[in-house]
Amino acid sequence: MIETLDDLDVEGTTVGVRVDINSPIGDDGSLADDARLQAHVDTLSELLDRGGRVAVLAHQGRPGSDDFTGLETHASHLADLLDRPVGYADVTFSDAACELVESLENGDCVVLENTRFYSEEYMEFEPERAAETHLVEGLSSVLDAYVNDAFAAAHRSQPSLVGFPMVLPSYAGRVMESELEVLGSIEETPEPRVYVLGGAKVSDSIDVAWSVLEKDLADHVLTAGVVGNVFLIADGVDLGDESSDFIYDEGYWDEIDRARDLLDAYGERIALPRDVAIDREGKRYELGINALPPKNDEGALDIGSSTLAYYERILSDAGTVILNGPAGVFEDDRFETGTRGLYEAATDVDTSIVGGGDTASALRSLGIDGFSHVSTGGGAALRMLTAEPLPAVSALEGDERVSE
Ligand SMILES: Nc1ncnc2c1ncn2[C@@H]1O[C@H](COP(=O)(O)OP(=O)(O)O)[C@@H](O)[C@H]1O
Ligand SMILES: O=C(OP(=O)(O)O)[C@H](O)COP(=O)(O)O
Repeated sequence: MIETLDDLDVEGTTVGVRVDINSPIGDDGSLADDARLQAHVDTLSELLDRGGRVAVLAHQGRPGSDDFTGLETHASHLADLLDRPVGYADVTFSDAACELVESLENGDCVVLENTRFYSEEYMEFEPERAAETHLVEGLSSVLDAYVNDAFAAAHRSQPSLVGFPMVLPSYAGRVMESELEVLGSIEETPEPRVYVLGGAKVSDSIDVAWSVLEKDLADHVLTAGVVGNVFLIADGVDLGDESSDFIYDEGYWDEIDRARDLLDAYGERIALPRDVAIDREGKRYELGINALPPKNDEGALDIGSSTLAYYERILSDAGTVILNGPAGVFEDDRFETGTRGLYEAATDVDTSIVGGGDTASALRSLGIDGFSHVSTGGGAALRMLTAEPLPAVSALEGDERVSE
């Protein structure tokens, strides 16, 4: 069983809190979106208000990517959100980092440097081995307890996510707790249940579709975005070179066969786009499936309005809708229509659950709210929807973990 903050005697305890504040970074190095920081405010405030001494652990970006930055900006933004001083250390588990953690007083908070600045943190380990990494060995010597609130990274078996529960009493933070509660009990939500699978994570979405159709969790699966394009090709539609090349270049060509198998097995419950929107001479232009391929091979960048109307009709009878991924290239005003329409229709459904980092950011930029639950996780939420165990969650509940 996973213990929560309710089980932790916080006062005077030095707690390592793993959060996921991995955020889009602007060209000037600023945070382009602070939603993931906001999500952790409850957990951090609660620990600090209850007299905890908090050392925050987090990653930002991946080695080699433009958003692979330090966490100083995150620390100063957290100070604003928490409305209290938040320190920053440019190290994570060195002697200097440990001394700083040891010097914390009740109610103090420090953000340690990006865990992925250390090569071991970008590897996947079994929890017992993760506990022997430099990061976990070094830092656990100055911590009394570990809290994992990083649901969005819980599908990674990296040291700061799975190692600490082997050596410290460990607890789920409030974000982790609520994500597990909602995404772990999908089968109890009202029926009919509709899954909307859009975006660009094609293989993950096909995994989800297989799983929920096989287990009879889904009454309908609506496809959109790149996922919808792959299903159209699997169904024999010629989308033209631009869309086909995109799918090939992204490495999703093999997924077309899997999509075809899925259509053969469960086609009556899978809805495909009836029209798509393309960029013709700088304007949005809609084409019915029968009019494809586009004459200039323009890419299919959104679902069209008759698809939207078709999907809205299905949603109007739904008891639960689970959405992952945008319906089109929402970053471009001309191709946000499908995402906006679909997600607005979803807010009228009794229970509406949204997963996906890009999806959540699309909703904020489009100003759409009113969902029952918006997950902080993309890959982690998808993995939970297939009922696959998340390594960081297993580490929190595993037999090997240390109890108080
Ligand atoms: N038809 C399309 N063609 C190309 N890209 C698309 C299309 N539809 C959606 N996208 C892109 O998919 C990306 C988001 O997908 P994904 O990462 O799967 O979402 P999430 O993080 O919410 O799971 C967006 O950047 C969007 O522009
Ligand atoms: O942003 C994240 O996941 P997501 O892109 O699935 O939402 C998490 O911070 C995990 O990051 P990673 O996919 O680089 O391990």
